[in-house]
This record gives sequence, structure tokens and C-alpha cells, in this order.
Amino acid sequence: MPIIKAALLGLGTVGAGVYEVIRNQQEQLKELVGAEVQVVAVLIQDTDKEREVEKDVLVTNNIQEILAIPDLDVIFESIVGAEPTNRYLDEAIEYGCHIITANKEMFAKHGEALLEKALENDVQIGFEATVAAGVPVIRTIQQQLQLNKIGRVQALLNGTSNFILTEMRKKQLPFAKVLKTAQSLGFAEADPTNDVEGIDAFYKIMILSQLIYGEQPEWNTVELKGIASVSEDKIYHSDGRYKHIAELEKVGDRIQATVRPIIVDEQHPLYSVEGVDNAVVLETSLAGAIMIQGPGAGSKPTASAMLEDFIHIFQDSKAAVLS
Ligand SMILES: NC(=O)C1=CN([C@@H]2O[C@H](COP(=O)(O)OP(=O)(O)OC[C@H]3O[C@@H](n4cnc5c(N)ncnc54)[C@H](OP(=O)(O)O)[C@@H]3O)[C@@H](O)[C@H]2O)C=CC1
Ligand SMILES: N[C@@H](CC=O)C(=O)O
Repeated sequence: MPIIKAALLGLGTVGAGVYEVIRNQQEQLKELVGAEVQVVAVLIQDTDKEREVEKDVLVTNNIQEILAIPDLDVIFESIVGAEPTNRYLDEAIEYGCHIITANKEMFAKHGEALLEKALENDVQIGFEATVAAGVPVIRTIQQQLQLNKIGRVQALLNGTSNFILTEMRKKQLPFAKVLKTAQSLGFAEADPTNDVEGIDAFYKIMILSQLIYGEQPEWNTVELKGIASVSEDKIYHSDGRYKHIAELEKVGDRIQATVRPIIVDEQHPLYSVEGVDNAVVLETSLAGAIMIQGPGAGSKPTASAMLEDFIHIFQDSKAAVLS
């Protein structure tokens, strides 16, 4: 049986989820892609931490050791921040590896350039996990809405924010306590600033803008507020519900985007989307308004998006080899 050699960049909440799914669902993966998937290396930062990986897996903090492995087929990237990640992926594409990423900051900033480079090097990039984790928004837009023109987009794109707003309102709990729970559940980033200041949702709506309109608005024109700007009292006592909503629309030649907490009433499509769920409402020219909803953060939902990308990429390669 052929072997697909994989490396994981990052072995935190997301990377560990990917590793576990590959191990636990090896037989199904074999059937789906026609090859055995072997994780041969992981890149981490702290070499002193204990890692739950097989003994023959190379664990290193040096990307060059990974890119020196012969015949590496794919990299699953789930590290944090735009750099050095972008540089690592740029090199990995030159090496000839497919890339599957969950890193929205990196992808909002460098996704276009990496996609171009991937095309030149005949490899693919899967980025489903960069937006709404387990909810297949990217592939729905890429594959199921090709003839439709997408007008306005309204979305809940940060699982942590929706979880915090929901828990605070339902249980009248303080912000700091619920944020801790969101961190312990693997929803919030280790540094939760981007979650609660709206920056994480901003990166995600920029990725959607690039995908839908082929460009992003000037970043400094986007109104950006996070849930940290809302008082506890308002969250507990407002009529309606606070939701952290990202909106996107092309008006004439101009793309307009906002990312902010607003109060919605029960008529609003995002009113009933609660907890860690994300949802994206797409106004489409033929199908009408479509809403897609599901878990927007966490280890398994994110690993799900990355492994589904993996299957698409390697089923394509299998078809190419057979034809
Ligand atoms: N958590 C979630 O629900 C989701 C997260 N994401 C994105 O996925 C990525 C990972 O998130 P998550 O798993 O939660 O984060 P964690 O903080 O849990 O894990 C990050 C991992 O990356 C490693 N790492 C960080 N920086 C570097 C670096 N410069 N070089 C090598 N390794 C590095 C860390 O190493 P070490 O173990 O040594 O500290 C750790 O293993 C982020 O970009 C995040 O935005 C996307 C969707 C959902
Ligand atoms: N911290 C993020 C994780 C997924 O992207 C969130 O809460 O949405």
C-alpha cells in the first residue's frame, strides 16, 4: 500500500486533534485516499514538554529538519501567528508539499501569495479550518455556489465570543470566569486578545472577502470591535441578545466590512445561534439566503475540517494518477 508522509506544524489543541484522528481513523483514511497516512514529524516550540506521539515520530523545533525529510507529501499547519509560519509554508511549497492550514492570521495576510505559489509548484492548499473551524463554509462557497453571486454576508465567526456571550447571559456569570472556561475547552487562543477584541473574526471575514470578491477591503476602513467592549450589565439585561457579528458586502466597487457586537432580536437569523457555534448567512443570487451553522472552535471540529481538506487533496491526486 502506498504511504502518504505527513508532518504536523504545531501539536497544541488543533495539532493534537489532527494527530489523534489520523491514528484513530487510519483504516477509513486508507479506504478514502488509497494510502496509509504516516505522521513522520511534528514541529513544536518547547522541546522540554512531554508529547504523546509514537516513538518513531521526529519531534523538533527546527523546520529545516522537517524539510530535509525525503518525500514528505503534506504539512498540517496549526501554529500561531503570521510569522515565522508564512516563511515555513513558503519553503514547504517550494519543497513540493501540499499544505493544510488552520492559521487564519497567517492566511488573511499571506493566503493569496501562498495560493499563487502553490499553483506554480503544482501543490494544493486546504484552508477550510481557517474560517468557522468545523463548519464547511469555504468548500460550500468554492464548490456549491459557483454560479451564484454572493451579496451580503453576515456571520458569527468567533466561537469564543459566542460562547462567552451565551454563557454570561444564560447563567449571569462574569466575563473573566467564562473566558477561563473557553480556554480550558480549547476554544479561546492561549492569548485570547484576538478572540475578545474581534481581531480573530476580522481575519476570518477578510479570508471570506478574498474568496468571494477576490480582494479584501482596506483593513483600516473596517469598523472593528470585540466583545470586551460590552459591559457585563448590558449583556445580562438587554432586550434581545448580544451577538458578535461580522458583515461583508460589496457596494459598487467598494467592499464594506464591519466586525462588532450588536443586539439582535428573535427575527434575526443569528439570534438562535448559541454557545461555541458559528454561523454564516450568505445572500445568494439564485438560491436565496443560505445559513450554515456548526461548531466554530475546538480540537475535533478543527481537525475535522483539516482532515476533510486532506481527503479532497489526496482523492484528487489519486484520480490524477489513475487517469
Ligand atoms: N483552537 C481552535 O479551536 C482553533 C484554532 N485555530 C488556529 O490554529 C492554530 C493553533 O491553535 P491551537 O492549537 O488552539 O493553539 P495552541 O496554542 O494550543 O498550539 C499551538 C502549537 O503551535 C506550536 N507553536 C507555536 N508557535 C510556534 C513556532 N513559532 N514554531 C513552532 N511551533 C510553534 C506550539 O508549540 P508548543 O507545544 O511547544 O507550545 C503548539 O504546539 C492557531 O493559528 C489558531 O488560530 C483555528 C481554528 C480553531
Ligand atoms: N479562538 C477561535 C478558534 C477558532 O478559530 C475561536 O474562538 O473562534
